[in-house]
Amino acid sequence: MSVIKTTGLTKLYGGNPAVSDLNLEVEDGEVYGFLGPNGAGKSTTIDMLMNYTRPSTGTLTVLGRDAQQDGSEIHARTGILPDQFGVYSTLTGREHVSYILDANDAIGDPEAILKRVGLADAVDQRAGGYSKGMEQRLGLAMAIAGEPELLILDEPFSGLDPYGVRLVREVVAAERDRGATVFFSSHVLDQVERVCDRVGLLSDGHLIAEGTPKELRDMAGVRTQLRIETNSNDPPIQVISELADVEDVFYDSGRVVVTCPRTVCYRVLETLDGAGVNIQSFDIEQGTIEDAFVELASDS
Ligand SMILES: Nc1ncnc2c1ncn2[C@@H]1O[C@H](COP(=O)(O)OP(=O)(O)OP(=O)(O)O)[C@@H](O)[C@H]1O
Repeated sequence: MSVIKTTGLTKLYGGNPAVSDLNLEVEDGEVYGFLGPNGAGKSTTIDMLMNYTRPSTGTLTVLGRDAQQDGSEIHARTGILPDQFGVYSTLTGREHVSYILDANDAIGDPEAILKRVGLADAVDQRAGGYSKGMEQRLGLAMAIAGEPELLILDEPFSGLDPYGVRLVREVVAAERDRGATVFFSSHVLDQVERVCDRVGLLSDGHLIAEGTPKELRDMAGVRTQLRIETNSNDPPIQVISELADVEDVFYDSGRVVVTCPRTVCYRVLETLDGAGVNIQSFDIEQGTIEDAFVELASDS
């Protein structure tokens, strides 16, 4: 079942399209990354999904319901981290989460939920004293409170340090594992590929490409290269080329260069080491979603 489905979705502001003819289908249980640079139309799309703004033309359903007519039911079944998330400065973290649980008639332990987002030490602190990153974590806690069927997260990585970024990825993965569907937007492209099942690339309001991170990298022709420095004169190139998923391998003046998915790099190194090759150093140059985006956006 499609949890989110848009057909010909278009939003004009003053005659200018913020979103153009968007056809999107997000399936039950998947993590979908909605990616694009500033001004691409991500927040406008999310605003239409949540019925904060109406489409100019096109249709959209969320959780099988009409986004405009069944807005309250959709809101009750969806956890939302909005783009402009603001805290109530006089309320504590616990009170924020309790409010969401009460509003949705849901059961949950605010303390446990806040702990999951790294706010265990700030449960009873007033949110007015939270840092920007803590506010963002609180927003995530409010989104996941009550185990909603769908999570819509607008820029969940914004304002977070690397530890916070990792934590968001872990929370998203855990939510998917419990069966939720996750739709999130981001312009920080390299953060998303580890957690998304599928991504859609939005540019100037148009969906320019869609697929798994690997499909997009392949579509754009970006590759990961593992470069190994060795003083062996005759490394077992043939053996490496026969490893599953290795696309290309060559040896040139003390350097073995292997084109393969990042997940295979360790196996390549292990195989060379097992064959007695002296590995002096190595580096991995990974083709990223960002490379794919730049490539695909320039083609569109
Ligand atoms: N209320 C509005 N009135 C007029 N134009 C708007 C309005 N909201 C958005 N826009 C325009 O629509 C386009 C898409 O904006 P949107 O905020 O959806 O992009 P975004 O991809 O979410 O960007 P960001 O990553 O910066 O949040 C932009 O050109 C923006 O200026």
